[in-house]
Amino acid sequence: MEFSAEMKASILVDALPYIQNFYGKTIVIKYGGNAMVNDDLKNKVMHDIVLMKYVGIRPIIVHGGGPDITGFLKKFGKESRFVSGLRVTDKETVQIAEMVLVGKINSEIVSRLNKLSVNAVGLSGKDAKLIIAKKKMAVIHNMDGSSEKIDIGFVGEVETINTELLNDLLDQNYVPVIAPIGTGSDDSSYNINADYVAAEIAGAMHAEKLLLLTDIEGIYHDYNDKNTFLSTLTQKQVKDMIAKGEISGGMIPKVEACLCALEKGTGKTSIIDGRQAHSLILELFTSQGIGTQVIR
Ligand SMILES: Nc1ncnc2c1ncn2[C@@H]1O[C@H](COP(=O)(O)OP(=O)(O)O)[C@@H](O)[C@H]1O
Ligand SMILES: CC(=O)N[C@@H](CCC(=O)OP(=O)(O)O)C(=O)O
Repeated sequence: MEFSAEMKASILVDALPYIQNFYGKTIVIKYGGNAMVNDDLKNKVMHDIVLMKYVGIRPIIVHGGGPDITGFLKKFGKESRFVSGLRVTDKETVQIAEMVLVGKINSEIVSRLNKLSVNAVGLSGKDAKLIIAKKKMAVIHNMDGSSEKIDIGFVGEVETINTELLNDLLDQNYVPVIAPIGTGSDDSSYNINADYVAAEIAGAMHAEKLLLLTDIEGIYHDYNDKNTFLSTLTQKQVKDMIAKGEISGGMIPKVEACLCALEKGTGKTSIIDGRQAHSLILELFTSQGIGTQVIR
């Protein structure tokens, strides 16, 4: 589809109120492994981030890489097991996860952004103690309303975020790209679900928005029935859906991330389809608004 010059100009002018609204604001983007589908789509996500940066937004990228970790574990003869969306992580698994997240995925995203003339800086939670973590237990919600805690190894939860480091980088025009590996008080590495890291960072930085890019349009009341799409959910509705088992697997950390970010001071949270080309631009700069927003 070819647009006339006038149409292109009017598209830009239509985006002006959104650009004004977000100018100088911090937006945290969680880039999930399942949304890193192919080279073309990866580049489109990178272009969206570059555009955000050049219209004056302060983007922070937190990436996942679950499918890649699973693939590498397989090469080492290890099967992956998840409890409530969290990977059961023994000593060897945390080493492989760190290798894949920091050594492979983080450096790839940084290179792609740098190639597009954005100064991206790759970080893991270990850099300047960006993410101090402690052990996290998985919680299973039973149908009778009860819940139980399960030990899943070197899986962490965020204790503190070094916001000074992030603010310094943003002030100097860098785009921080963060791998979800935390450091414990005893220097051990913790594997943290990237959704939680993004939420804690969005909360600690009082971000305007937390955007979680994933591999589905958003949240469904029944995710096997495409007619039950939900464009807005309140915190209470999300909690009810988790308790009833209507939200499961990898969607649990995502909605919990939204709840956590909202409680800690993030303005808005949305779960959007990272497989859709330019989903970030659609969400931020058009009235269309895609995905499911979780609000107070
Ligand atoms: N109610 C629901 N609505 C939408 N997706 C759901 C729901 N409950 C569970 N899911 C699952 O959650 C998945 C998203 O999590 P996941 O694949 O782990 O994402 P990512 O890798 O982006 O973190 C969806 O593909 C879907 O299978
Ligand atoms: C504890 C835990 O589950 N950690 C995740 C970290 C990566 C991640 O979150 O990747 P996605 O966003 O692509 O799912 C894992 O090992 O898969």
